[in-house]
Amino acid sequence: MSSPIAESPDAQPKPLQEQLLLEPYDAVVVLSFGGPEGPEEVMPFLRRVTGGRGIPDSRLEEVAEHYYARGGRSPINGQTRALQEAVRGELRRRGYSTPVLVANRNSEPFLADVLRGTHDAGAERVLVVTTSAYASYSSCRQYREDIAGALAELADEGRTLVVDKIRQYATHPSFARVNIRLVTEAVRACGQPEDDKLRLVFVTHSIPNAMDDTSGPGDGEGNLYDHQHDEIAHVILDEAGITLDRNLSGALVYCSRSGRPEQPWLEPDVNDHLRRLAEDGITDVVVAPIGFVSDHMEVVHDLDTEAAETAAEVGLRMTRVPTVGTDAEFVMGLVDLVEERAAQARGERVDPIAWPGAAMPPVCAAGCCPNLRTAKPAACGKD
Ligand SMILES: CC1=C(CCC(=O)O)c2cc3nc(cc4[nH]c(cc5[nH]c(cc1n2)c(C)c5CCC(=O)O)c(CCC(=O)O)c4C)C(CCC(=O)O)=C3C
Ligand SMILES: [Fe+2]
Repeated sequence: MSSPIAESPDAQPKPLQEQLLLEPYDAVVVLSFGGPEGPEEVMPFLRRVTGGRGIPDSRLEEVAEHYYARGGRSPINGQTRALQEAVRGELRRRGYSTPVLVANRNSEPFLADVLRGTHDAGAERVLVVTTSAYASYSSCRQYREDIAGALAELADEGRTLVVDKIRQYATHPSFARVNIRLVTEAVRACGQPEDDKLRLVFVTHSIPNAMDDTSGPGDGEGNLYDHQHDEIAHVILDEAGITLDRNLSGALVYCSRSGRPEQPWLEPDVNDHLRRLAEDGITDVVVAPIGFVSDHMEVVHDLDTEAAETAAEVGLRMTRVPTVGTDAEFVMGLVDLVEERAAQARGERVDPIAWPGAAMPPVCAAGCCPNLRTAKPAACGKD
């Protein structure tokens, strides 16, 4: 060895893996809803989703047909893997070599198996990024219950892991900014109808009214699910209007209601809303699925198929806005939140940025977005 640097052990460049840690996390897990990947997986998937929730069989059979019509395969798992790749790519660009894995609530790979695998590889502390942005039992606490359930299963095997999650990101500015850009581009491309002939239609997943009423920290006013969507819809209208120098109007509506007919869910349904707009003389709609992060079954069936049919039937021209998917700015926002959560876990001071609205806490308040049917343990919270 002739280089003096190489002769001093301390001066040896460290292998990449030692240099670039996302302390204290040993792995990042992208946790998604999951979906079937073949016809034989459809019914087991649907039973898992609705287990003990009183969803009528007729509704399950109807939803199964949406999947069978597409070869029994949901696009969601491919989209979750694409997000995994994108998050991994962005972490690598920032110099981290931390592994990025995928797990699902309702289809393989299940979270307990993924955590077992990463624990076998030496991981002790893991950070979860979920594929849902908003407050509510379905979009937040239920994932925290999944984490607690997986940790309990591993504890029975004598394994100890700590799992944290990033804060819900509906109020992280990157999420609103990307949606503003996508809607602005869609309005620009939709053929320039007069402002009073055009409506923006913001769509999210309906949930039971009782679930919305209790969404958010227990000391808040509830209805945080609806409220966060409403705020995003408003900033999109304002910002797209300013950029395009137009007077845009729109409304927040819902898709994919299920449950018993007598149980109230958030309304209006997107199809009813489109019919009403046509009656009011509207000619063009721009439909923005702001409630979803990728073009999964709810989007390709409930919007691109059903709502598109309704629009055609009543003579509305419909443009569907893409979901955030793996948009680079969205992914950078997620990785900003990964770095933010790691800094918090290290005890560093951080000022969480938020727009529109307030930052969601990385550790949920006790009783936040409660499970209204059964009390179940939930991780990443104060209860
Ligand atoms: C708030 C919310 C999100 C957004 C947040 C998040 O993304 O997590 C979401 C996402 C999704 N929902 C999905 C699918 C389904 N949701 C169902 C049923 C339900 N969803 C609910 C709420 C939500 N759901 C609720 C309150 C129910 C009633 C039963 C229950 O209380 O659990 C059912 C049962 C059949 C039916 O009745 O429709 C299915 C098949 C898929 C996968 C799509 C694919 O395969 O590509 C995704 C991403
Ligand atoms: Fe759902």
